Amino acid sequence: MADNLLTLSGVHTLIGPYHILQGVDLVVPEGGVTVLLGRNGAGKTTTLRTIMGLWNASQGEIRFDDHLITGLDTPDISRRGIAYVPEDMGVFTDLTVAENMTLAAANAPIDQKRLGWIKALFPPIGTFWNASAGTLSGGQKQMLSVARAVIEPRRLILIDEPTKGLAPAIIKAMTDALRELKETDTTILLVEQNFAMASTIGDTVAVMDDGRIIHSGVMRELAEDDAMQEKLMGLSLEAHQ
Ligand SMILES: Nc1ncnc2c1ncn2[C@@H]1O[C@H](COP(=O)(O)OP(=O)(O)OP(=O)(O)O)[C@@H](O)[C@H]1O
Repeated sequence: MADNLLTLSGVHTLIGPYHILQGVDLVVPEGGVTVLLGRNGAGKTTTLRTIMGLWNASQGEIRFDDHLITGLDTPDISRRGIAYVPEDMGVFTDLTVAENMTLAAANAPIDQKRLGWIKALFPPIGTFWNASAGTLSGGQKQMLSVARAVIEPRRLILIDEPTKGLAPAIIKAMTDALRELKETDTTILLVEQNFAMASTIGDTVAVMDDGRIIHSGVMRELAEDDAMQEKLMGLSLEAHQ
């Protein structure tokens, strides 16, 4: 197994009076896909937002590439090579696809070679380049949101439920694109409720419940272990089938 690119140790996050993350221990090995599973409200989104510095950890440590990033602000964390695709996708629906992509790039002009690669990865980006992003379908918006996140090379991309509400054909296209992304040097931490999809793409898996990681290991082992799945399904994955 590769070295860990990201490590959370004993991370606690409070949102107002609510103690949401209660000591999260999570490792994301470099170069693969780690899937974060768990029922609604388990704390998956809060974990991603805490990594990005959108919520501050009140306790614990987050290390990225062996540097402590706990307490850094979000732009600084982003500059270190972490991108975040939130569940609401963060697409500007009043702007064109081209404008959405241009705004996502820290350095102008956009690298044309990389843009060509992105258009091959997500064909609707090229097809609808001059269209308003508001006219895209849900799946196309989701592709745009991931495309924006990788407009420049990233070490790590955090993606919150990219297949939510999408038709099977679009889920397959998204899965294929994420698989290809992984083949470049991008490590992926993926929140996913669709276990069938998650098990085809995940290398490692962590399951959350009540603000803690209750299981972590190799995805293939979980996918092949019906008893373990049943134990965790009952606890945390019941809503994911
Ligand atoms: N801004 C907020 N204010 C108050 N409570 C919040 C806020 N954001 C999240 N929570 C609470 O934190 C808990 C964890 O939410 P979180 O969104 O991290 O869960 P999740 O595992 O991502 O679930 P989902 O799949 O529903 O997105 C939930 O109980 C939620 O109600």
